[in-house]
Amino acid sequence: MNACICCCSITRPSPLKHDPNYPWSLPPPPPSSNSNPYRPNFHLTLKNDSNYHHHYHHNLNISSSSSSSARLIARSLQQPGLGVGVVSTDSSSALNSPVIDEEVQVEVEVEVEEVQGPVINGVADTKSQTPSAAKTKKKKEEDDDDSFENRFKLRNGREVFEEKAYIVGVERKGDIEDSFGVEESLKELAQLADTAGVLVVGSTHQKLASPNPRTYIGSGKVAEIKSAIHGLGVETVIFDDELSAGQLRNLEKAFGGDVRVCDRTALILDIFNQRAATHEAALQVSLAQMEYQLPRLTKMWTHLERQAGGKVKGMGEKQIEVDKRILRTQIGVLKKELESVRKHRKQYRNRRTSVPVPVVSLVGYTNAGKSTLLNRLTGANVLAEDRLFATLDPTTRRVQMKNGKEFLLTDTVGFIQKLPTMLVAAFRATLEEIAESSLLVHVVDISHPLAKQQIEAVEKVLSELDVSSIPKLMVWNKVDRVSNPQKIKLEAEKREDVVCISAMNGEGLHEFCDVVQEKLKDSMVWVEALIPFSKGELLSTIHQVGMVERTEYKENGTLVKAYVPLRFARLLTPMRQLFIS
Ligand SMILES: Nc1nc2c(ncn2[C@@H]2O[C@H](COP(=O)(O)OP(=O)(O)OP(=O)(O)O)[C@@H](O)[C@H]2O)c(=O)[nH]1
Ligand SMILES: [Mg+2]
Repeated sequence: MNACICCCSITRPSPLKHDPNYPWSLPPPPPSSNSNPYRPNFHLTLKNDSNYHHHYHHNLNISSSSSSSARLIARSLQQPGLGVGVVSTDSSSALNSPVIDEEVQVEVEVEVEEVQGPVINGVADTKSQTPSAAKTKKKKEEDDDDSFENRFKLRNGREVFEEKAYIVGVERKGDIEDSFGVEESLKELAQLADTAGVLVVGSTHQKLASPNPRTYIGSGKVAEIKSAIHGLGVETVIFDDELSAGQLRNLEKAFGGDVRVCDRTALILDIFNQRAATHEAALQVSLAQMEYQLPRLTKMWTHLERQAGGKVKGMGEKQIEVDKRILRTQIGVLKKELESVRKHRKQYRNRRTSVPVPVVSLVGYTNAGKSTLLNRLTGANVLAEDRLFATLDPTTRRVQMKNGKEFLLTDTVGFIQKLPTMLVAAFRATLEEIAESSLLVHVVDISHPLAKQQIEAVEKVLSELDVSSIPKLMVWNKVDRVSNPQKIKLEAEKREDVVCISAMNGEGLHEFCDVVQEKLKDSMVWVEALIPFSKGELLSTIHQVGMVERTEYKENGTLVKAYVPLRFARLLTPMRQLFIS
């Protein structure tokens, strides 16, 4: 049976499962919880051998006492897709019945048999052994167990099993669009794998005129990978491009055994799934996962046909249709729920923007240093780390400058090349918030060898977001890391709208704030207004959010000449009229 195609741990119960423990609406976070409130406390690792089952129970014992959850997850491990299994009406009722699943029974056997002797493929080895052979075997097992134990790593405060992965890329002949190049793209894939908690032990790539419709890569390459992965003890093969359901299935069949195949999209979705920290992000990721899964819903019911000895031919086909319908309904429910969450956020945003402080949004490639910059300027405590996709949710903080001016700074989710379309769609609403900002700051990791390509990838996503009318400023971050900072700074000076900074050591941040102020002025309007003395608070707001050029005290009030945000200018309209008349 096909195991879950994605690597790593299952971190959140799927909303697809009709489990009373995990109702549709994810519960609100407990007030004092500092871990992800939308995740159950247990987490699992995926593998089909007996060791896994052993650790699987071990993990569950640590943090979950719910045997029904265990069974639920055991079942979900059997589903193809991202650990987000579809439970049909039949199987959901099976979950509630006392009958233990086939898979769980195996695990129980393993646990019992482990006390008596070694277990091979879940069946107790009853052959008699000489004492020395038994000793050697025991020693080997202890070693294996040791190395197995070593592969449990702490990630984001959670223990996950570090699977061994092999990564595969394809370079298209004559492909000029893919400016990243296959080797660089594979390097990034390895980084993504690392973020997801997977250990990359080897990689390969192939130049192709067009992908093979059956296996994506050529048959010779399939054979080469097969022998490499079996030698390395690889559990997962990750492809750098999105694969079809058929390709995934054919490749798994070709590699044989327990090897799972997944693609870049599944990996990115898995990272997002691990990192979603708010209700909205969790919903967005679930939606993207379901949309990824929908066209890949195949084969999972063929085992029923096998069990029935082929008597009910076509049963699998019917079930797929049922599952697809359930999945579509669930996608609809999820979309509605997201809509209501967004409505709330919008109301909150409207309240916030009633104070006309200009909003500056940080955008850029993942790992460019956006959160580090936000933290540095605002004293916020947003997670910033050398991993891809550290931030999924927008965070807004107030930046107060020494001259008394202030603006709001928003950190956003990072971009990446080959960003899965369903993720762009799912995060569109979050990103659309940036459409309401007065300035976009494009943060670039200038120390990255592919900085130019990353800039292009970001500009491509931005062009899809309809933000062309918003003024932009580019910052070249991490200048402390480049080999020739002087050269970079000279190059930046030659160009308009580029500021060199180091969010890490603070270099260039004063200049950055000054340029932000200047840029914000461009989006403001010029007003001359007489503010009555009774409206002192209005005067201080003008100083706070606008650029005051002149003030004069008159008989009836203070005459102010300033640039102010458009929305604020509207508020001043009566006073402007007063002055003009
Ligand atoms: N040397 C150096 N490292 C930096 C600088 N700015 C950020 N970093 C490091 O770069 C890594 C990524 O920083 P983040 O702030 O998390 O990047 P991000 O753009 O928010 O990334 P995502 O949230 O994944 O999109 C972290 O390890 C930072 O410490 C800098 O100016 N110099
Ligand atoms: Mg970040």
